[in-house]
Amino acid sequence: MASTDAQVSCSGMSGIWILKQENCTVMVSPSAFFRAHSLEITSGAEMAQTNTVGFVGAGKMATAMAKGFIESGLFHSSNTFASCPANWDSSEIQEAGVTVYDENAQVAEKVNILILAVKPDVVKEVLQELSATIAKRNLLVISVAAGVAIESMEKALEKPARIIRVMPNTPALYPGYGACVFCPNSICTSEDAALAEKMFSSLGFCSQIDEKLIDAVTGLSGSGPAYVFTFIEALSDGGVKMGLPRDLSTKLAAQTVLGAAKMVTASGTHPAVLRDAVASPGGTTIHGLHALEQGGLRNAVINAVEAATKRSTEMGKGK
Ligand SMILES: NC(=O)C1=CN([C@@H]2O[C@H](COP(=O)(O)OP(=O)(O)OC[C@H]3O[C@@H](n4cnc5c(N)ncnc54)[C@H](O)[C@@H]3O)[C@@H](O)[C@H]2O)C=CC1
Ligand SMILES: O=C(O)[C@@H]1CCC=N1
Repeated sequence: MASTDAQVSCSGMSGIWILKQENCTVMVSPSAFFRAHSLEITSGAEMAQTNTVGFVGAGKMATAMAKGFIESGLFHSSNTFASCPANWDSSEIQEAGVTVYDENAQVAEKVNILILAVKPDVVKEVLQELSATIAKRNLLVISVAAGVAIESMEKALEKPARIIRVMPNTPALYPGYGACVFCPNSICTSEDAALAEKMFSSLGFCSQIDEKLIDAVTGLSGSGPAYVFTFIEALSDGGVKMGLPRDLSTKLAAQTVLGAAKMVTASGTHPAVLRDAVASPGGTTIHGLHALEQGGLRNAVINAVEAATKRSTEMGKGK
């Protein structure tokens, strides 16, 4: 059984886990499962107890990550903190169980992992503000800011620090559905990289990449949820135009995108092959596909990724 495809119902590291996959149900002890799949037994439970995480910025991306980390069991809400100016609304992240402070230093003093989740143009100011605390407490700094290069973050600090640049996306709100890449700086240890992998894998797909690829990732999966929401809305509009009620149309559109994505990820088959399997000769789908080609859908999507990638690169140059 492939462990990645199995549904695991479990509670903690004790007792028996029930693994289900299609026609097969297996009961194993957690330690036997971890040994059989060469996994570290310390994964979630120990991390939740030993690590404290703080978000500087309590907006959309911080909230998505915080909810995802807590929901996946990787961090206890009691070990999860955030800061943002008092006049900003932080009710959503607080509802997830995160304690929010007005001062960034209050968070930096409490945690061992500091995630910068402020807008890109605020990153330098925050690093300068927290520079002494980051050095004194040897914090692992993780930035999710689009277009902010590791080198510029290193320059903003008085002393060298372990920095990891990450590009997540908002579906991380639902563990398993996020898409994320990370690049550690040169002084990060292999343990730091392993920690980042563990954290962001708990939210979904996660891969370590070379920093030179991160602008393209930003243009694809960082911004990508917005393109897909637009597609879902358009699909739903099409249904409404053809007489479906809005609610039904949106549910069908979203589930169709979810199901098609599942087919790509689960089968590893090229999307063009899967598309061909839907299109019967002379049937409905090929007529629909022809209309999409006439509308330039693929051209528009490629242009969107290119434009967002270029914008991420420009932001890195301070434009
Ligand atoms: N929203 C998205 O889909 C994604 C966003 N990102 C990155 O995440 C970062 C945050 O973006 P969002 O969450 O969308 O923005 P947002 O506007 O929702 O959140 C920004 C937060 O920063 C806080 N803030 C402003 N000045 C501050 C300061 N001096 N100290 C502490 N907190 C301060 C605000 O109160 C707010 O809570 C950005 O750098 C963005 O590039 C990355 C991937 C996806
Ligand atoms: O639009 C933005 O700048 C951010 C970065 C990636 C997604 N949203």
